Amino acid sequence: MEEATQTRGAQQEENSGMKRKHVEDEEEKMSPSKKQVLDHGVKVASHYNQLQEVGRAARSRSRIFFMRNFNNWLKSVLIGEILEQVRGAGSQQVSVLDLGCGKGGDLLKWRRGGIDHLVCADIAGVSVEQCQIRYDEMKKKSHRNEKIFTAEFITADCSKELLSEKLDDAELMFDICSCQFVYHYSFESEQKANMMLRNACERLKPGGYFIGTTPDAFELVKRLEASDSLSFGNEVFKVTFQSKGSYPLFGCQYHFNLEEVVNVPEFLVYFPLFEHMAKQYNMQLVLKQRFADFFEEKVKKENHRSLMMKMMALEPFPSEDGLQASDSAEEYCHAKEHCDRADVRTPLGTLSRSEWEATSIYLVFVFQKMS
Ligand SMILES: C[S@@+](CC[C@H](N)C(=O)[O-])C[C@H]1O[C@@H](n2cnc3c(N)ncnc32)[C@H](O)[C@@H]1O
Repeated sequence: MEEATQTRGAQQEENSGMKRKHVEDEEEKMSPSKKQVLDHGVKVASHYNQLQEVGRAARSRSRIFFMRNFNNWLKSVLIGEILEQVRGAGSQQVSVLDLGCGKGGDLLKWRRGGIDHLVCADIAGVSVEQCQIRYDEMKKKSHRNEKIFTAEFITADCSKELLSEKLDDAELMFDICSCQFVYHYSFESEQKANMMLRNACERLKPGGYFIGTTPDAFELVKRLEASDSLSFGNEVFKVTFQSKGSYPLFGCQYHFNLEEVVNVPEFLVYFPLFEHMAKQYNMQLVLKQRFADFFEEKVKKENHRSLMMKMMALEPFPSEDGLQASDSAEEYCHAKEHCDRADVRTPLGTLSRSEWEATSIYLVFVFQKMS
């Protein structure tokens, strides 16, 4: 059985290699004009397809280790709270669409949330395959009394293709669509942003939620305007625009580089426009909150705090100076004369200034479908 899974895994890896080659060959064959038309979707897909899956040990040595954990904590809190709402409204069988699922970084969150069915969709075929392998392994390793959700996996450019046509069950409706760190890729054009939004919302049940995380365009532009060049950032991330002063509603491209993880073109999402567009799908904005404010609010709750400790979402203060976890970040900085850590002022721990500068460009959004 194990051997069969391994063989399947190896075959999938081989297939992934073939697919990657295929994408590269396709790109190679194109004339320059066609290449331009064949847009960023190809770039984005091949970038994420080529990202290596690294083990826990390598991740823990990364300069953005705590930031990644912090982002995961934030997604866990968001997903957990929305699932509570869905259950509170009486939903028995919970179905979720993970739009831009990547390699399945949120699978465990859905397992913890006890959902019934998950549809994972992403433009990057290799990521979708890895996501499926992760899911199969999770299922295989689970306790036989635990009922793990069923799942289906779709490789598709969700800003161009209609997902509902690819579902196993043509009638399936979702309680939640979760779109984590993805929606901004679609703001390349109105058509794409609309298709992504349609995929997110059209199969939501009345009362269902569209949740996500995306960079805050106001914050990006503020930092760009404050910079004396076309870019800003630090040793862990860099954002580079092509010009400044004027920002088109669609196709306002910048290049985003986040150490080891992202190195692709992205697009500004002008939030009032996003909110306006969502109305055509009967979606009402329930929450739009910068990461910093979301964190400040959620960390007040004991269960979120203990999850934060478990997920190592902040770097603990060292105890050798007699400092306890309950001491403030300022005290820590004062004692260590190491003041690049004063930004996240929490008794639980801290993030480096560089990581905080990177994570604080994002916001959380929640829309709800009106009946
Ligand atoms: C930063 S990753 C986030 C992955 C995952 N949601 C998470 O939070 O870990 C962005 C993902 O969006 C996917 N993506 C970008 N454009 C897409 C599109 N047009 N259709 C589907 N997926 C897309 C990428 O392939 C990548 O997996």
